[in-house]
Amino acid sequence: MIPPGAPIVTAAQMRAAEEAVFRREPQLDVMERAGAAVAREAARFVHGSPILVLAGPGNNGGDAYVAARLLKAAGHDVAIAASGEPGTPAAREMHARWGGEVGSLYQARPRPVLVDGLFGTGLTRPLERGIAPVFAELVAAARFTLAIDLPSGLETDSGTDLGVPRGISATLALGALKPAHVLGAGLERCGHVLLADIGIPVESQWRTVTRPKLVAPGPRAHKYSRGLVVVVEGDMPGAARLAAHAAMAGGAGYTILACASDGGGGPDALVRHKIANGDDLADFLTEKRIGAVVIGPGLGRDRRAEGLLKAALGADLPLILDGDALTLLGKSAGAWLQRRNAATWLTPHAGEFERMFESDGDKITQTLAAASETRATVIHKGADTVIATPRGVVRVLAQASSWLSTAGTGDVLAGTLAAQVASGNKNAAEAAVWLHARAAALAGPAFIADALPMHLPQAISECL
Ligand SMILES: NC(=O)C1=CN([C@@H]2O[C@H](COP(=O)(O)OP(=O)(O)OC[C@H]3O[C@@H](n4cnc5c(N)ncnc54)[C@H](OP(=O)(O)O)[C@@H]3O)[C@@H](O)[C@H]2O)[C@@H](O)CC1
Ligand SMILES: [K+]
Repeated sequence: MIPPGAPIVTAAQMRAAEEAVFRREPQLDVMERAGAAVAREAARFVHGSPILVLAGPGNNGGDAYVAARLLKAAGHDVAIAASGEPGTPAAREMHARWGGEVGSLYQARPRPVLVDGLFGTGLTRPLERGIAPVFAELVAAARFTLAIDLPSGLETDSGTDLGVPRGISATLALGALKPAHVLGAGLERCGHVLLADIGIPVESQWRTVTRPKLVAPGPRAHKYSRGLVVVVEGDMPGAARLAAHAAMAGGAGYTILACASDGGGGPDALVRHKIANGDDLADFLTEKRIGAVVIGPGLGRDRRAEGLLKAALGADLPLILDGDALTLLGKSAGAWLQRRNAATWLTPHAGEFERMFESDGDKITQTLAAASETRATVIHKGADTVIATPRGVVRVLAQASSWLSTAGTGDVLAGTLAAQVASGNKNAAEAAVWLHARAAALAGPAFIADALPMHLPQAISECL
């Protein structure tokens, strides 16, 4: 469980926020609060069992000494094992305040409850060979492990695995979430993510996705005011139909499939408009009441597909590009999209993203760079979905249903997004990502993509 709507900050931003607080309040007081939050959380899971607290050389270790002292004062059986001498003034002071024995990490005997205070935001390189196996064994032997701020061995800004063991039960993020709580290996390694307010205000344009506030249609609503969505069909008509169905169930008032033939399945309320080629589509997209166009799901990559894509790019309408449209654009996405006046949304999965953009750095940095290069809102899909806008706003959805890993769910997201865009939602991307994930949760295990749109109305009802 990741706290919704919570700010996410990098290690450097967290340090700056701490420094600002230290100008008006002693660092040791803040560390006392951090340690107290850890002790409080750990105490919930102790049930009379002996506790082993691991302390590293930095301030993460400082928090550990505080937590150990407070747990002991509360009557728990507490032992501390350290990887070395405390190396910061605050950690040294907290070590002194502990006043008891400190064992060596390398000789530590496992205990049922483990508190990990080895490394937090200061981890800069892979866990040393000697530390990683000892730490992993202690975690494996414990019934419950609570990580202070971050599981030791996780890189703060990327969630890269630098030797973090499996089996951490819960992580108490101090002050704010860091990218590692919601990205990459962190998704699997943090366990339950809890957040403690330790009196350090943070400012951030990055947050976890939260449930949107949607409004029901007013009494004077009609199909156009609810939003007209056009989905362009290509080589694989089923993909476009999935997107169209999602747009309809996602609240659009009117959905039109721009298709090569009149035949084909789909709901009766779905209207078909015949187009033979790009020129036809360009003509059709002069209709000003269209609120969003989706192109890419099952589009194909041949000359006809290129013509359709060009027509869609040239239309002065909000545009959602998915699937084959992204692959066709490839590395020239920036050049094409910067020319557009109307808003654009891109919904690449990891493979499509790699074909379009340089993928240096962590997922948030990459996605921000892509948004800036294309002047589009980019929804970089995956187990950790990162939304970035050209203005630097970031939303991250972690821990969506892993059953979403089935063909066609991306098409459903594109259609859900189109409905939100066409309805005029200013936070369409975040809303669509939330609704899509919620529909998946409601659909339960082993659903097929066709079933997802049917759960969108229930997901929407939870947002009204
Ligand atoms: N600022 C504050 O007052 C507050 C901070 N808070 C807490 O402090 C945490 C951040 O503390 P921090 O910056 O001291 O870093 P921390 O994570 O303890 O580790 C740094 C030490 O580890 C070492 N080291 C690094 N990598 C290593 C490796 N692979 N293998 C071995 N050693 C390695 C590194 O060595 P160096 O790189 O310097 O050689 C250095 O000695 C933060 O997560 C939160 O818990 C809260 O209490 C709120 C108040
Ligand atoms: K830790």
